[in-house]
Amino acid sequence: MSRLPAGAPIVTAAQMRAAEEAVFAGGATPLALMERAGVAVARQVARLAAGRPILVLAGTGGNGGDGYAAARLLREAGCDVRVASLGPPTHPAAMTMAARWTGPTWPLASAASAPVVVDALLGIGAARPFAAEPAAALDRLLALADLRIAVDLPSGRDPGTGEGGIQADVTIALGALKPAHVLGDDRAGHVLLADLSIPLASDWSTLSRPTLRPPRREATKFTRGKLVVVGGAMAGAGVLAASAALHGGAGYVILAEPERRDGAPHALVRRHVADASALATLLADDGIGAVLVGPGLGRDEAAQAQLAVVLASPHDLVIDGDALTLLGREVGARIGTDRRRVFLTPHGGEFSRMFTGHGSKIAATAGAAAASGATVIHKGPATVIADPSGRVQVAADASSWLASAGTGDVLAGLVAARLAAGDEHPAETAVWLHGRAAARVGAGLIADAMIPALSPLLDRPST
Ligand SMILES: NC(=O)C1=CN([C@@H]2O[C@H](COP(=O)(O)OP(=O)(O)OC[C@H]3O[C@@H](n4cnc5c(N)ncnc54)[C@H](OP(=O)(O)O)[C@@H]3O)[C@@H](O)[C@H]2O)[C@H](O)CC1
Ligand SMILES: [K+]
Repeated sequence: MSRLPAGAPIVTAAQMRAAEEAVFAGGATPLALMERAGVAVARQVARLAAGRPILVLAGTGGNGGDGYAAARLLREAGCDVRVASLGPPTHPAAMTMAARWTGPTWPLASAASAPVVVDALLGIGAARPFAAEPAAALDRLLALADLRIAVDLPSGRDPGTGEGGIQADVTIALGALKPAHVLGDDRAGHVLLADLSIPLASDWSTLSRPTLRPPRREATKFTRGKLVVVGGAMAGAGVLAASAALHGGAGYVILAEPERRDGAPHALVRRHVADASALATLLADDGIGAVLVGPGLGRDEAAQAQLAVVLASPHDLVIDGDALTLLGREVGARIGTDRRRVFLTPHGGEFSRMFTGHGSKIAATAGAAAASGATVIHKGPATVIADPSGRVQVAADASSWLASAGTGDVLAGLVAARLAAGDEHPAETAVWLHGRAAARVGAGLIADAMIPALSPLLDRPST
């Protein structure tokens, strides 16, 4: 997945169509908007083709219209362009664009391929799978291409969920990103966003770059964020989370553990908490800014008792790992968001143990946040952050090397650190830091290596 623009709106196909209607109501014609799309596509294709012959596959709707417009503009610019047509256009503006295209045109089934293939068959209007004949022709034409550029969406990809579609190397998203550009597998390839000057409003966007400030001059280690990490049977998970919290900006991190343990980092304050009542005593402290429970907690009776104590405390919470599984479908009823902020950090499996999600990962996560009253950080190749107000941010360009043990503990520690430190958007900042740290570590990362990569990011937030 490519590096997507930060804070870019993500809209559904229905929102995109509504935004286009508003542009038409303001006086622009569908043909003028299609020409804008054609200009944007032609510009990118010319740059990427770098002189190689181009075959534009044109469908019958608006997506095909964009293809005919781009083909004409590329030909006018001196490129070697042919069109392979799925059939006569049915979309009015596409009919005009097809009539304006005067270059060579073949039926899809008999067209020869080219080094650069531009897929303008289907965009947000994909209604059903391709019939056998066009599907076979498409496979043949794409297999012979060196570069496959999809217009708006890889044809056949569900705009809402990112399922299916042809394999593209580059996708030019028109006007706005749709869920299919940030969700699903890698079939969209490198995503470029073409601005068509269509005003858009959406509660959903790509992850924004956070605002990071150094501690205030008068800060103390306690006011900078006092955090309790409730450790459990798996000692390493708690240490990773607590270390990430320290390097992620918390001033004072206590690791509460069921056994006496020591070791690095020495800045960590270790407390032996033999049982749930000892944990209750530790948590009876107004100065605590946040509590993290879950990493390495285990799922036995002792873990249940620890979790119950954490939930009974008045503190803001980050709930991760085993604690999410222990909560299961009871999550909304048990976390008590009327008196504090709660952040849940499930991966896909943990999410489905808590919530019966509907629709795309974005819609399902937004629904889970609304239902539980918590901010839900639904991890994966695309990490979806949804808060109970309906606001959603998606981080879709993190390193695939993050699929590695312990990276979730690091993220949970970061969310908790930012929450304890009073960050207005702890989830967004944490996910951003996590992604950037992974990028700095690079190939073959292990979770431990992310920890020292965090602190420099606090100093230079723009890197
Ligand atoms: N977003 C913007 O600002 C702009 C987008 N533009 C482009 O327009 C498309 C959307 O156009 P639309 O006509 O609504 O939809 P599509 O072109 O994606 O697809 C609809 C046509 O495709 C036919 N269809 C659907 N499924 C199949 C299939 N499996 N096999 C063959 N044909 C299929 C459908 O035919 P029907 O028989 O179902 O009626 C339609 O003819 C958007 O994605 C952008 O690329 C505008 O150019 C302006 C700006
Ligand atoms: K397409």
